[in-house]
Amino acid sequence: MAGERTDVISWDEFFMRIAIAASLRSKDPNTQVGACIADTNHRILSVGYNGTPSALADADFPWGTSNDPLHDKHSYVIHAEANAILNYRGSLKDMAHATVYVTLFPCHECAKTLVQVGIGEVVYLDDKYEGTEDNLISKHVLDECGVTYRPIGIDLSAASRR
Ligand SMILES: O=c1[nH]c(=O)n([C@H]2C[C@H](O)[C@@H](COP(=O)(O)O)O2)cc1CO
Ligand SMILES: [Zn+2]
Repeated sequence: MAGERTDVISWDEFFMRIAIAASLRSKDPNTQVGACIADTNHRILSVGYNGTPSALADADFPWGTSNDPLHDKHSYVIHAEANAILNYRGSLKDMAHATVYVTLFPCHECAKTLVQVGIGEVVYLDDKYEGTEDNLISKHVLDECGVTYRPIGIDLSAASRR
């Protein structure tokens, strides 16, 4: 009689893979970000990726950057973490002590929002803006507010196991 499979992926890997899948929906040509929020019972609460406000026509959106904020994507895009929170249809009380899995370390605006909604932990894949002013502020906010954060690595080649 066959025993149960033991080489299953961990919860961390499962939720991060969901975040990675969400990032694949992003139309940002430079940085695609995905976020997956899981509660303390390992239930997925919500998922999001960086994208345009839904009423803006994708085709008219300035996906480039510019010295003129009017023509810079950063002025308009909704971040993955914010979209994950905004996409949730339940009570925000459910987010208390939840973990957010993000493919990129949250910016300081997202860090504040995650704190305010009660997120307890940030798990991230990449921290490509490490050391920038925004990144340092973000970590300061998380540190001061008692939100822990840790990186994880994912062996994406494991996807070819089946
Ligand atoms: O926390 C974040 N969440 C998030 O969704 N983003 C998005 C906003 C932009 O669409 C993109 C960053 O673009 P860029 O790397 O070209 O500056 O990533 C960026 C951050 C942090 O930098
Ligand atoms: Zn952000």
